[in-house]
Amino acid sequence: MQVVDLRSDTITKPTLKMREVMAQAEVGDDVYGEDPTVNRLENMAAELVGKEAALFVPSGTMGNQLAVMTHTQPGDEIILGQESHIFYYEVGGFAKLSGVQARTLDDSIGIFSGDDLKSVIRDDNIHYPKTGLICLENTHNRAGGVAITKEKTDMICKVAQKNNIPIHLDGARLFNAVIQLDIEVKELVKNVDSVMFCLSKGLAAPVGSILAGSKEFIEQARKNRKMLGGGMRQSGIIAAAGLIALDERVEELQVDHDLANRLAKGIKEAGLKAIDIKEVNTNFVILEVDEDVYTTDEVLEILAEHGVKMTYFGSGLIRAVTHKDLSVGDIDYVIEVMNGELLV
Ligand SMILES: Cc1ncc(COP(=O)(O)O)c(CN[C@H](C(=O)O)[C@H](C)O)c1O
Repeated sequence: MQVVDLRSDTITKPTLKMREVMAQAEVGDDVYGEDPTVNRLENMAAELVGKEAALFVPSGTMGNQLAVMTHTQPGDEIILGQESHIFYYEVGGFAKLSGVQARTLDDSIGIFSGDDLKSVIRDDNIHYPKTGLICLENTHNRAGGVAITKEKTDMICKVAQKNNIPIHLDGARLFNAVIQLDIEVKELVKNVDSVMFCLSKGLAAPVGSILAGSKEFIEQARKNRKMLGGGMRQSGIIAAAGLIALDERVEELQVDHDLANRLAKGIKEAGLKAIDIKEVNTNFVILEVDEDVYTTDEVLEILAEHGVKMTYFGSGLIRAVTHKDLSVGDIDYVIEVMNGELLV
């Protein structure tokens, strides 16, 4: 049976070229700062996003958690979206690892408003915790992979800067936003204090993310990474794939977006009574299930019976994510399955 895996772009496998450079990578002990390949990747990444320094980390989650830990003090309050990955999917890490509390705002459209943000920034009052950090996300996962514009980003940064509060951007799919918005990545992240982006999602490296910021911030984040046991040794072997990812995969993300649009168009044209499609922005296709006809789980099961894998995204919602390891034929197969099985 044909298998079409649309659960996430985290499942992408390294390219042949990545495997070749990984095997030949020049390595050293990165804890001593002596892995030449990691150093090249960190320097290239910092330059690319216009920050002073960068740190290679094993996962996007660690990058985000290091940002929280490094920007804040225990007892601080952080402001972030109720649908943000840091709040929704990172196991409460900011509380356990950094001892901070969350103040969430409505980010269902991908970003909260400047007025909402202003209304929750803490004044200097003996009863209040300090607002230690504001977090944004671009593209925004639970808003459907929506790319957040520079204008909206800078509007929040302006409020933060006026209140001397640092901003961290969870840019796990930053380059999907760059392609969708057709903007220089340096411009998009110009006014955030730190930015994390994943090499291991659409960019298809097997492992790893980058955290970038000021030299001082990254020096402290590197120490915090060591404390968490994230000091890797000859990690040039995996960093080598990250160099290829940045060199060769960014422009290719448009193909992923085209596949997402093809899938959405095909499902819409099928005219399925029980399935509607939200507007596609990047490489996410969000299916809205009429639960009077099928439960969300029933739709997932029907698709799985035909080898089609998608992700439960909430009651009546299913997420499909396109990526490098899918073909036009795979997308057309999914449309055919839905046409045949979900016509009710
Ligand atoms: C916005 C954002 N920020 C951070 C992360 C964490 O990256 P990793 O820790 O998986 O490398 C993710 C992963 N997202 C994964 C997915 O979408 O399948 C799951 C939900 O964790 C993310 O979507």
